[in-house]
Formats: sequence, structure tokens, C-alpha cells
Amino acid sequence: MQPHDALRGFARAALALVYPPSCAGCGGATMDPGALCPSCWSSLRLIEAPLCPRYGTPLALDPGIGPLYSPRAIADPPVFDRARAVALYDDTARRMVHRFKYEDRLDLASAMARMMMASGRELLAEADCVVPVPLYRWRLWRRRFNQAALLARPVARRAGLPFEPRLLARVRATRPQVGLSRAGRAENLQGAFRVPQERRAALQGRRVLLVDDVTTTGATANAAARALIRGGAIAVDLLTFALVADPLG
Ligand SMILES: O=P(O)(O)OC[C@H]1O[C@@H](O)[C@H](O)[C@@H]1O
Repeated sequence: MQPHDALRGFARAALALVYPPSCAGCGGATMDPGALCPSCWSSLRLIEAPLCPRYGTPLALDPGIGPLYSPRAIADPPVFDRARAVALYDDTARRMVHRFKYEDRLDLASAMARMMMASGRELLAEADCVVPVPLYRWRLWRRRFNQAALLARPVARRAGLPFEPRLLARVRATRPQVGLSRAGRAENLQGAFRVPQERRAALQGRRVLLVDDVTTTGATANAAARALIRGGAIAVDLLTFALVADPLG
């Protein structure tokens, strides 16, 4: 056994003392940290092909005639190239995100990131770097962590890609997206992100994988992707843990 394996084993055991393994969905007992109990696992609505190649939303059928875009991708194409998510944001996925983000269950990040790696395989294969959606400094101070960064870091590390949280900054405080209409969400995010002048050189010509916890309307990802492209990225893909299947009208 390598010394770092022993250290990792010790860290895992110490973590299990602080956070006894419990289901990431319902909180019931499980064997492994971050695992789901059989009932939550079977109710997690994993997103599987056929998918809209742009928004990553599940499609009802695959006619087998090449890529089929969702009506929304045709009528309202996003700024990012392709989005992928692990699960639809209902029941189990919502409970997981709430535990992680609002109940400080930061230990869930590793398991969630592992699932994101599987769903984002094709995006990771082409990405040059991984950038989390940043929080504005006051929000970061209040929450004490950026949930997107906690997911993006292990994704980048396991994929062997650079983790680049400083390539994108949130330069304006925005209202929480929850409770806003689709138009309100887009307006709320206008001008909220910028690539810092001193980081522009580092971004030129790179394909960015943007990471967040949830996509609802895509307004946050669009605003972030727009700023990254203005700042020099050649393209932006989006990877989130959950996707709201039927976002507000
Ligand atoms: O901008 P849309 O996709 O509507 O909403 C998703 C955002 O709203 C927040 O709660 C999430 O963390 C994410 O950043």
C-alpha cells in the first residue's frame, strides 16, 4: 500500500466519524458516504439518450436520422454549445442538491462529481479547462463555499484538466434566481460576469467546460458563457448535476 493510499483511507475513516454514511437523498443509513439508498437510487431520474445535443434535455424518441434538436434549441439556441446533466431536478436530485447546498453536506460533492463525469464524458474529452460558475463575493461570504467550485474541482482533477476558478468573475450582485420568471432570470444576470483583464491571455482559444449545480432556464450559464466568449474562449460547454426539465414559461 502506498503512503498516500493509507492517508486517504485514514481521511475517509475520519470523515465517516464526522458524517456517518447516510443516503444523499433521504438521509437513511447507507454503507458508503455519498451513496443513495435503493429507494432513492431507483427514483433518481437519470438523463439518458436520446438527448437534445444543445440543451441536453431528454427527447421522447430517436428517429435514427442523426442529431435531433429540441424545439427550444432551434427557437432559442443557447450561447453555450452543449449542456449535459446527470438527472432531472425532481424528488431525489432536488433533495441531494438541497442537502449539499443549503444543509452544508459538502461530503456529497465527490459522489455528485463522479456522476457528472459520466454524464459529461463527451464534453470533458474536448475541454481545455474547467471553470465553475462564480458567486458574488457577498453570497460566497454568507454561504462560505461555492457549490459549483466544489463540484468542478473534483471533476477537473479526475479528468486531468486544469481547474480555473479565476478565469471568470461575478462582478455584480444579483437576486437569487429562485422565484424569477424566465425573462426575469435573464435580465437578472445581465452584465453579472466578466473575465478579469489580467486573465484574458490565459483564456484565449480555450474550450471551457463551465460547471454549476443546477440548470433551470439556462440564464446563468448563458450569461457566464457570453462573458467567457467575449473574454477569448473559443467555445463553452455546460455540465451540471441537475436539469429542470420543464423550466418556467
Ligand atoms: O439561471 P437558471 O438556469 O435559470 O438557474 C440556475 C441557477 O440558479 C441557481 O439556483 C443555481 O445554482 C444556478 O446557478
